Amino acid sequence: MGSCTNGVVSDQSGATSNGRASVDKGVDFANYFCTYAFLYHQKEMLSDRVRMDAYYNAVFQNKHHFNGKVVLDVGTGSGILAIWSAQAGARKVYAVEATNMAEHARELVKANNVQDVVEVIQGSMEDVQLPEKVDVIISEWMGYFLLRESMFDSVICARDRWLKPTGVMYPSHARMWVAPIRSGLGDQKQNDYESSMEDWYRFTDETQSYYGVDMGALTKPFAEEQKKYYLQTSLWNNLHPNQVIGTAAILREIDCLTASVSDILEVRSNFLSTVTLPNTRLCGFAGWFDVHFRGRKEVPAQNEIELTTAPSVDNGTHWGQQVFLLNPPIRVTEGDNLNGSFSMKRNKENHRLMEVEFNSEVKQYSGQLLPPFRNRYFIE
Ligand SMILES: C[S@@+](CC[C@H](N)C(=O)[O-])C[C@H]1O[C@@H](n2cnc3c(N)ncnc32)[C@H](O)[C@@H]1O
Repeated sequence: MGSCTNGVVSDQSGATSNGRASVDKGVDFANYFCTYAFLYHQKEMLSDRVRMDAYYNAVFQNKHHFNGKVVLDVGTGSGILAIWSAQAGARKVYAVEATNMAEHARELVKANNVQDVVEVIQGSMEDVQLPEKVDVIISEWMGYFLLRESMFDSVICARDRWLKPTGVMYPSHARMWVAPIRSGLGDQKQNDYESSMEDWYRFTDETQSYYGVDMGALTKPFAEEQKKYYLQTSLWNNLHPNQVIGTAAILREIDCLTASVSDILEVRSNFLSTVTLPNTRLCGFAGWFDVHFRGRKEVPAQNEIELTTAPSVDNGTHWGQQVFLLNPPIRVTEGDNLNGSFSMKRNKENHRLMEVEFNSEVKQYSGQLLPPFRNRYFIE
C-alpha cells in the first residue's frame, strides 16, 4: 500500500504521483505541528462551544453511523472525537495523532474507560498502517477560511487508503463563503502602516547623524514588508452580522467523500453580491466556512448537523472570519451590485498558508460602473 505525501500518494522512493515536490516533514513539524503538541492549544479548540456542540450532536444524534462500526479519527489531538465515537457505540476506533499530544490522548482514553475500543496511534496519517478498513472517518481538519493548514489533504489521503466503499465522512460536506463588509479596521491598519513608516524615517535620520550610514536604500523593501504586514495580510475577526453589507456568496462546495487534493489546490470562483444597506462603505470582504454532517446518500444522517463560522452575535467561533481590507473604502448603497472573481492558492514556500486575490467591480443601482479594483492578500 503506498503512503501519501502532501496528500499525494508516493511510491517507495518518495516520488509523488503527479510530480509535485513533497513536503519536508522536519520543516512541517517546526512550522505547523508544534503548536498542536500543547494542551493550551487543544484547550482553545475544546472550549469552542459551537465547534464542540456541532461534533457532539453530529455523533450522538447519528449513532447508527457509529454503533458496532470501525472509526478512524484523523488528527485526534486530545482524543475527544475518538472518545465520543466509542461512547456512541463504535466497535473499534483508530485515533491517529502526529504530535506528542498522542500521549495525553492515550491517558484521556484510559481515564474515560474506552481503552478497549480506542487505539491511539502516534504518527503521520500519511504513513500509518491500519489492520483493517474503516466505516467512518471523523476529523476536525478545518483551518481559517476552511483550507488554511491544508490538513484536508491528510483526510483525503486517509479516505483513499482506509475508508470502505460504503464508508461515511464526518463532516461530509464543506463550503467557503464570501461577503462584502464595513469595518473600522482598514483605517486603523492604514494608520498603523503610516506610523511605522514615520518611525522608519526617524530611524534613518538618526542612523545617518549618529553613525554616518545612510539606510535610505532599505526604505523601499521596508515599506513593502510593512505594507504586506499591515495592509495585505488578512485579519482574524469575529464580525457582528450588521457589518455584513451585502448578500453572501458561496465560493466553493466540497463533497468530502469525493474531493481530491487537486480539486482543492486552488480555489477559483466568480461571485455576485448585492448591497443590502443604504449609504455605507465597502471596506473589504469577509471569508468564512461551514461544514455539514449529512452521512452519505445510501446511509443518510438521521439528524443533519451544521457547523457554521458565519458572523454571529452569540455564536462566534475560534475560527472567526478572515477579513480582506480595501484601501481606501468605496461608497456603496442598497441595490448596488458587486461582481467579483476570487482565487486562492497555496504559498509556494509553505503549503499550509494561502495567497488570495480579489478582482471586483461595483455596478451602481443607476447602472454606472465604478473603476474595477484588484487586491492580493496573504493568509498567514
Ligand atoms: C484541529 S486539531 C483537532 C484535534 C481534535 N480532533 C479535536 O477535534 O479537538 C487537528 C489535529 O490533527 C493533528 N494532525 C494534523 N495533520 C495530521 C496528520 N497528517 N497526521 C496525524 N495527525 C495530524 C494535529 O497535530 C492536531 O492535533
